[in-house]
Amino acid sequence: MPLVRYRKVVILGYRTVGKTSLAHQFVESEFLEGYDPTVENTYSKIVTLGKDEFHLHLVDTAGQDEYSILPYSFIIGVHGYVLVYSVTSLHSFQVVQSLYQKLHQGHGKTRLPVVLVGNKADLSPDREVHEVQGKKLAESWGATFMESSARENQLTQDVFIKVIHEIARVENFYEQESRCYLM
Ligand SMILES: Nc1nc2c(ncn2[C@@H]2O[C@H](COP(=O)(O)OP(=O)(O)OP(=O)(O)O)[C@@H](O)[C@H]2O)c(=O)[nH]1
Repeated sequence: MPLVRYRKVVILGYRTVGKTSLAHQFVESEFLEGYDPTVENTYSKIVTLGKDEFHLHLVDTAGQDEYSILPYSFIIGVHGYVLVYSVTSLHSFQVVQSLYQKLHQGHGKTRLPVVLVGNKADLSPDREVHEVQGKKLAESWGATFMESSARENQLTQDVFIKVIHEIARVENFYEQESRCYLM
């Protein structure tokens, strides 16, 4: 029987960027048209990748801004992060940078398993953030980047599959590093 690995992933970003919509598309396969501000919500889904099974526990958080103080529960026991901005909001792109800095500090400046997501790609004509800006930012963090649309179900599954891969990638990086020290 395959081992089911537990992965806790926190979804963070500014208000109304589509955090809930992405999580809801991933778990329930539907798009929520209305807007209901999130306080905090959790989702669970079993994801099978090849021979491996993962119990993905998603924490959908309230919208944060650059002044938010992140609670310990967003740091301790968390395996990975999905940081979301909206391609139609430069401000949300700035907020995501401030959130990353806080997470990085909180984790003792170690490498973080992060997927940076530019959501609302269906609203491309109203763009305030170009794709290349998202790519460059993710590169500077050593993270994965993608643009998505929760509305059009574009890459919503991939976002959460990618974060599982990112967690494994960062774990392998540290395993290899500790082997080097032992040699
Ligand atoms: N066009 C478009 N609208 C979207 C998309 N994703 C979310 N929305 C809309 O944007 C609004 C906010 O979506 P939410 O998913 O509630 O955003 P959130 O980031 O969870 O918001 P907070 O709870 O305030 O943090 C809603 O009206 C959604 O229908 C998208 O990909 N494209």
